[in-house]
Amino acid sequence: MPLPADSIIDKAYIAGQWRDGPDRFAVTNPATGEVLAEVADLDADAARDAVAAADAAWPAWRRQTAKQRAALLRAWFDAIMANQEALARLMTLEQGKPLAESMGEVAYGASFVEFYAEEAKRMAGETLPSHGADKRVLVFREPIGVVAAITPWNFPLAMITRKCAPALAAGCPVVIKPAEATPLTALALAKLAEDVGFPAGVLNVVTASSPAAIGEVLTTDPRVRKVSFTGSTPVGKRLLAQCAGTVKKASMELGGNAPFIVFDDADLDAAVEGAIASKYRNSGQTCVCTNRLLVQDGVYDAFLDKLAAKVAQMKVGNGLEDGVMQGPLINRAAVEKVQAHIADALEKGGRLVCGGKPHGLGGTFFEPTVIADVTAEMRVATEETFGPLAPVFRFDSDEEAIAMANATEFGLAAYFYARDYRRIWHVMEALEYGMVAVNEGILSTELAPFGGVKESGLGREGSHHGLDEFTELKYVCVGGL
Ligand SMILES: NC(=O)C1=CN([C@@H]2O[C@H](COP(=O)(O)OP(=O)(O)OC[C@H]3O[C@@H](n4cnc5c(N)ncnc54)[C@H](O)[C@@H]3O)[C@@H](O)[C@H]2O)C=CC1
Ligand SMILES: O=C(O)[C@H](O)CS(=O)(=O)O
Repeated sequence: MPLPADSIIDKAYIAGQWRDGPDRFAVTNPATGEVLAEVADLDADAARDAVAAADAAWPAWRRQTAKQRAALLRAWFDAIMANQEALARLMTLEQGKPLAESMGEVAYGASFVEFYAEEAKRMAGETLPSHGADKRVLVFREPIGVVAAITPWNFPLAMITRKCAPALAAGCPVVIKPAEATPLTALALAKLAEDVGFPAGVLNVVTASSPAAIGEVLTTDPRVRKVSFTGSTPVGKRLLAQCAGTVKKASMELGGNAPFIVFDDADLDAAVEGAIASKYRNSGQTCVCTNRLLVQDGVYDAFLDKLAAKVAQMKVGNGLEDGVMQGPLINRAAVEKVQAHIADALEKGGRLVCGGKPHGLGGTFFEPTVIADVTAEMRVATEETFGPLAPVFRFDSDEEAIAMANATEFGLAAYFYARDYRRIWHVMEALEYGMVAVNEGILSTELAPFGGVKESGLGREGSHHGLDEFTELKYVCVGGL
């Protein structure tokens, strides 16, 4: 089932109906500033309608067998992959990332649908040894209920499927609130779900220009049993507080401050390749992007020279153009944050190695930047840049590197390059992060539990752990036997 020719759908999707709102809001192409569409701008009443539709659909959806839910998820996966190019083009138009990255994200996002189509059939309960000869202990794993998924603009498709696929597999209906900057991909996903036959109300998309009113409904309506959020830590804390009133189960995928440690026994060429992949993917706009590079004294200059040479070659431009490796940042605020971090670092003694200013293309294009001689007094040491800036710190001992890496309230992803196996085991165990990559720059896969510790979040997405986030255990004691 092909998407509409331009793949642009501008209405919200509630109870199996495409719905307009009292107003509309513009979705623009960050590379050109052109308006791509005017999308339905829904309010709190519409959000309550979506919750009601999901709640009404839940009994029948949970009664579907695991194989029936698995078959629909598999069909959704097939439809997504059959429309990979159309979805990728739409994603590049509304988010800006290079087309090759968008193609990769569609496949990555679809992999969660494929994986949980399989996991749906493995949602098992158990019997446990009983506490009496006349008793039996049964444990049922049951769907938690209506799920609200609030997702960010930087991965407009994968952050939706990474939440909705396990929720749907477990037997939960979902209400999705996509980012106002990137609703078009979410609506295209809903169209494909409708096309393959998901029942009305099982999957709903509420589009809105001002998220707070929608979020208030999704975090306080008692019919919503689970909130799954991906976005900034400040917003996550606000949503978590709002969930407290009805004791909702919550998953939080929040901000990061990833260290990328290069030890003196590292393969420097591999480390540079990994640093480029980890730092500049999506123009530095991912939560697992390297935020700080920590390089041991003995290899500092050699690594810096190799890194700068590669960064200087990166082509900046419209993501639809061949060979572009860096698209525009999402908005002016993102550009201003990168500029503020650069200015602060240079004022405090940092040394500009390459880039350092908005790109000559104008708009929100920015030069991929490397700054050397960075120190702990600079904002980049403690704040997430979320842009194409690589600040390079130096360190002397392994213990100093570990202390620097852990000196943050965040704990999402960490990376390091080394070859001595004793050093690898020691560092891997000492880093306080939910995810650690050793001699790798990209760690994301549907097969592993993705998530953070400390103020980077709660819960995990991906792997069999991701299904648990959308289930509850019911203990049944059968007596009098
Ligand atoms: N840990 C992870 O997997 C990820 C974390 N992030 C973090 O998010 C930030 C950048 O992404 P943004 O989209 O700008 O984050 P954001 O937190 O501003 O927005 C994320 C989503 O929350 C919604 N939102 C904002 N305020 C809300 C409210 N009061 N009630 C309900 N919904 C609300 C937005 O509309 C959007 O859909 C960075 O800090 C980044 O590290 C982004 C993506 C993934
Ligand atoms: O939102 C993000 O930054 C993603 O979680 C990163 S990844 O999963 O695509 O690596």
